Amino acid sequence: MDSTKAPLLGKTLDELTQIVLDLGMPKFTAGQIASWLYGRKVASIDEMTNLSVKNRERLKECYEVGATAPVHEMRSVDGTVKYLFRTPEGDYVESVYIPDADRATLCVSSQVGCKMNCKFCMTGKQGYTNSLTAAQILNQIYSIPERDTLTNVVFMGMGEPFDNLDEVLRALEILTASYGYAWSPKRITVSSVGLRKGLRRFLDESDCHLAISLHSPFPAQRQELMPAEKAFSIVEIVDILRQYDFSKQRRLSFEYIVFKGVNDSLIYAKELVRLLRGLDCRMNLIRFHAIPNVDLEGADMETMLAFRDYLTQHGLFATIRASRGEDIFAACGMLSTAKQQANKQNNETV
Ligand SMILES: C[S@@+](CC[C@H](N)C(=O)[O-])C[C@H]1O[C@@H](n2cnc3c(N)ncnc32)[C@H](O)[C@@H]1O
Ligand code: SF4
Repeated sequence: MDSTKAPLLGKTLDELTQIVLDLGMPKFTAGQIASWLYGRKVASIDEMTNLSVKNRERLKECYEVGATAPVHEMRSVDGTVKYLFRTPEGDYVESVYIPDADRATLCVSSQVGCKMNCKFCMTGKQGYTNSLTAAQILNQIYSIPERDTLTNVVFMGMGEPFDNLDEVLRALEILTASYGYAWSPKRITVSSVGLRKGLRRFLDESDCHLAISLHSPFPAQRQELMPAEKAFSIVEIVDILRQYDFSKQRRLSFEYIVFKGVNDSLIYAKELVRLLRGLDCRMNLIRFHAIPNVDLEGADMETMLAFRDYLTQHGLFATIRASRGEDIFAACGMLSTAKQQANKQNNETV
């Protein structure tokens, strides 16, 4: 990538239109560029062969496609692949490709690190470094070999999407617009702890599925696990969610890591049923990926099954999410943290 040139990747049709008009090109060229970028997924402006040579040269003076290949990959025995991307600032972000029987999901990052500091999360431990641009978010999809087999994208990698909502919404527009990837919004899920400023805006401006990280139905305990609870409580989040319709295309789910002896007993299951009563939603129970220096453990499978059955029997449909890529540390933030630490050590020894 040439740091003096701006990426075309990540530009909406309106933005491409402004670019071509500024360069003195006909307006329809914007649609042609979008089609090369998002339909044909070209690697260079030279490949945009229905643009005149003169216009391609003009475009190349200030712009490039802006796609960058991952710098590292780790393959799990179960087919999961973790990719590591390097940003122009020298930061690292992760994406995880998860093939399944009839689906192939890519889990993308929205930030380098995260400000939310959840107790159980490796990305949270990293602290916040940067927010990704729409180009850097889309590049995670654009630049992997499996890109044409993807059926779903989930924003469950590094970072809090609602803390970078302008860029996330721009990426979602491009993924779902007819000039872009033309995906159904049903193929995309955005996961969030729930931030006051972002929640309504996301619900109003996007049709993509929403997953809220819940982890405890009790605000005091949720705050211990997730400091974001203090600014915007799960009770308020649920109140807002009740104002939207999740009975049709758009799906609402909650993520719940089942921690041994912390949130895995019947009291919690009962309170979850009470908190979410009447809301059209489902519960994903997640196995905890242990991280260093944190005194939390995952519940055993027997406890998780009993928890799931209680919820489902009491009207809250629950599933246990299969844990994938355990052998390659699929818990997000592990690989990028290791890479960042290795680079730091190298710099210190030079
Ligand atoms: C990494 S977050 C990114 C999206 C957003 N920031 C959020 O918290 O929903 C995606 C999901 O991974 C979960 N998660 C984080 N650390 C985990 C761990 N060590 N084991 C299992 N799940 C984890 C989060 O709770 C969240 O539901
Ligand atoms: S779980 Fe999500 S919000 Fe919490 S620290 Fe990790 S990435 Fe950030």
